Amino acid sequence: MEIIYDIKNITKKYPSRNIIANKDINLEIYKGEIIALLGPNGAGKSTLIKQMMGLIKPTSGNIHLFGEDIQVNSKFITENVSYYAQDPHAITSLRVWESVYFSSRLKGLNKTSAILEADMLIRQIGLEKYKNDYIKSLSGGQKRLISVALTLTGNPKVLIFDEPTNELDPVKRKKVWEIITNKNKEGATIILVTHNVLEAEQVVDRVAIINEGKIVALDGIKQLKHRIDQRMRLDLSTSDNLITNKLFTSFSEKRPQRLTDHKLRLLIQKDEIVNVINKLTNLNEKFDFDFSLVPPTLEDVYLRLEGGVQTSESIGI
Ligand SMILES: Nc1ncnc2c1ncn2[C@@H]1O[C@H](COP(=O)(O)OP(=O)(O)OP(=O)(O)O)[C@@H](O)[C@H]1O
Repeated sequence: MEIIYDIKNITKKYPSRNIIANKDINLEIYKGEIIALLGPNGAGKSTLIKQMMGLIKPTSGNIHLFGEDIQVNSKFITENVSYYAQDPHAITSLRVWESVYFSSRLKGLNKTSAILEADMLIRQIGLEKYKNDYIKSLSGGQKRLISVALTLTGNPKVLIFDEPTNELDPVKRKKVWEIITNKNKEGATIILVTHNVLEAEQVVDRVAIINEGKIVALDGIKQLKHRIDQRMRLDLSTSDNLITNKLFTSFSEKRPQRLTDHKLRLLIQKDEIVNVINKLTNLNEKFDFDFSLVPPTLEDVYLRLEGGVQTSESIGI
């Protein structure tokens, strides 16, 4: 398999706040894959992406793109990689169509190809009827779609999206995922940072879970799910904070996760189900609550990390 990005021993320290945002990260990204970086707020995902884009320098370690050291040859990044930042800023004083057209021209397309590309991308993001409007007059979600279109201009080999579906309504989110998967089918390698685990799960091939600056799990989506599939997800819903507390204590050895004041989640082994159901039935006679038992999703792995578990070993994946 051809390696697109070869990330070796990347450590990034922000001296101003004495924070080590990336700790000895090693990661290979393969041609044609969609890989997602998942992890809680502040885990170090954007820091890693910014180093891959050459926007900030690693404190130590190195990154090769198509075999070239990006610190030596940073032009190589702009020629091959397009980046959708977490706070994308479309040029708001331009009209929709001209912004996409100029972006295509800047990426080296001739006039005719740029016109065709601008028309096609605006159609893809579904903003044809706004194509002559100033970007500043559009909604936040529409501006984000334009940023997606700008990212796609020039048909880059590698696309990096930092939270591409943030602030989008469900219909627009679906559209963005469709655009991303289509680009991948056309051959682009895609790297995504997202909190939208349930949606990402539908499109990604591999997942790197980052927590506290380290990669704590890295695997194919199927393999990762298979490893947690040995457990079931038990959701407990109460109408009362005090009952939630009691249940939390009763199941403390299962390391429950408090989703809200009225909701707890536990992962339990399949062979424990009978015992747990018996315990639940007994407790149910004393306290009023509902429960549901379903197979876990990738989101459970992610939520366990959000709950403060530090390593892949300790979350059993
Ligand atoms: N320019 C900076 N200067 C100092 N500290 C920073 C800087 N950028 C990020 N950090 C810190 O580095 C850590 C990692 O931040 P980063 O933005 O990489 O996380 P993230 O995983 O992308 O988070 P989120 O999901 O919230 O976007 C955080 O503790 C953050 O406060």
